[in-house]
Amino acid sequence: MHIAVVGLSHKTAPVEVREKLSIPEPQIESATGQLLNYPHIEEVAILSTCNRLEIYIVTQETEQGIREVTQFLSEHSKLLVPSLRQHLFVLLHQDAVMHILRVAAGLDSLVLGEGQILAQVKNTHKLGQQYQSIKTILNRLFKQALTAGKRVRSETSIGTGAVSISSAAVELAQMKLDNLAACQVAILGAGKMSRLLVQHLISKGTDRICILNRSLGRAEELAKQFPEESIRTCLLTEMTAVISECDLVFTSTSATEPILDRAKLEMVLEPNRCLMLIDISVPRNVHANVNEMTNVQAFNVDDLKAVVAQNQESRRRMAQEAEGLLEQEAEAFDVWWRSLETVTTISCLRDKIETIREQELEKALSRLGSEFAEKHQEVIEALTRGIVNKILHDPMVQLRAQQDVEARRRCMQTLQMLFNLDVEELFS
Ligand SMILES: NC(=O)c1ccc[n+]([C@@H]2O[C@H](COP(=O)([O-])OP(=O)(O)OC[C@H]3O[C@@H](n4cnc5c(N)ncnc54)[C@H](OP(=O)(O)O)[C@@H]3O)[C@@H](O)[C@H]2O)c1
Repeated sequence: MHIAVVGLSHKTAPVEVREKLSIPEPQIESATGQLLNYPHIEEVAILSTCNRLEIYIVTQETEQGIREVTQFLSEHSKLLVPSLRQHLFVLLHQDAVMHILRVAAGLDSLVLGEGQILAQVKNTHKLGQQYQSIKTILNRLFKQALTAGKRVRSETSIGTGAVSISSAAVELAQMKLDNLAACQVAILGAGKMSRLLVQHLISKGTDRICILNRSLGRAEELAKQFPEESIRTCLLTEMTAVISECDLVFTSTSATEPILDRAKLEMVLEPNRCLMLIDISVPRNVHANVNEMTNVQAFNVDDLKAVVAQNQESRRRMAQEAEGLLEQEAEAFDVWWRSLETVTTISCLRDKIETIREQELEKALSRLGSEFAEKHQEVIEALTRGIVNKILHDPMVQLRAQQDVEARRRCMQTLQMLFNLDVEELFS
């Protein structure tokens, strides 16, 4: 068995491509079902966030498994394999293991060390279990990744500073505008990222905020979390009227199509009114045609790289602290993985000995005849089981405890040869 990951991220693909590949949560069940229908995919987990889409698989045949995932991605995104391939990365076994540990730790994030990714990895694990696409190997891998992510945040300084895409978006606004605190701001969406936007805007002194959402209740709930501020709330349908009075608009909804475009803005914007749009959604909420408007400055998640580059050096130093810890977690996974190698040999040996025991017992009992009491039969049965278990105990323990990979392989080969075992290899 092999682990592989095929994916793309903010490092390999622009937002225009990432949004085509994004798999919203309601589609995860059917996507995992489709992937498991391919002949070489044994286990699968899909991690889909604004910055990445990664498909982790367990496969007997790496090359075929990767080809099947690529095929799936091409069908899902309607991009032809050659144009898709230039954005994809493929990592195998140890590299795939180290990658998910780094992702969970926030070390592969656009905003290094951001906290949301750990919850997203946890959700991938939960959905994989719920849809039974994650079995023994990916279950263990994702547990190890979650442990790594938690340890990095509690044992190193990488998690300090409450950084997120939302905080970077607010930093960008501050960099680009003369006086952020005085701006009239609208936030489209009232979910997790919008809450962080409100929090960071308030910390910058902004007090003219309006939250707009598809359902008013959620916008009101969010506003209530900041009782010191007088935050307005509106329905998304009132968007154009609200925007006409704004200097800055953040968009962070899970809509899969743009909700704001040139035509809508032209209807409400006065000719000389300047507007800044910062869209942190993937798929994007703001249509690219707004860039054709001279009085509108529009940014998306990829534009946050400029802000992030500023504090990247200090965070990179912090990340080095975390790498050592991730090595330990990768090592722990490797020890577990190696121990799996012995499973097939051990169960094959047990099966063979158990068959011999049952056959010999049956012969002996039939010779003893029917007058031999049931109670005596039970004693003999227990005696044979006891002897088999005691004989097998030491070799099993020794085999599992052997840390040296080559020495363990030699032991398994010797066992297979001496007992003439027909082992179907789990690993190759
Ligand atoms: N979570 C992250 O770490 C993260 C990081 C960077 C960027 N993002 C991106 O930011 C966006 C929001 O993420 P989130 O984590 O804040 O999501 P969330 O907590 O699930 O909230 C989703 C928001 O989107 C609204 N919404 C959903 N479907 C909609 C539709 N068809 N039209 C209009 N509004 C709709 C919801 O409105 P209702 O309340 O009415 O359902 C809710 O306000 C996503 O595009 C995501 O990719 C997320």
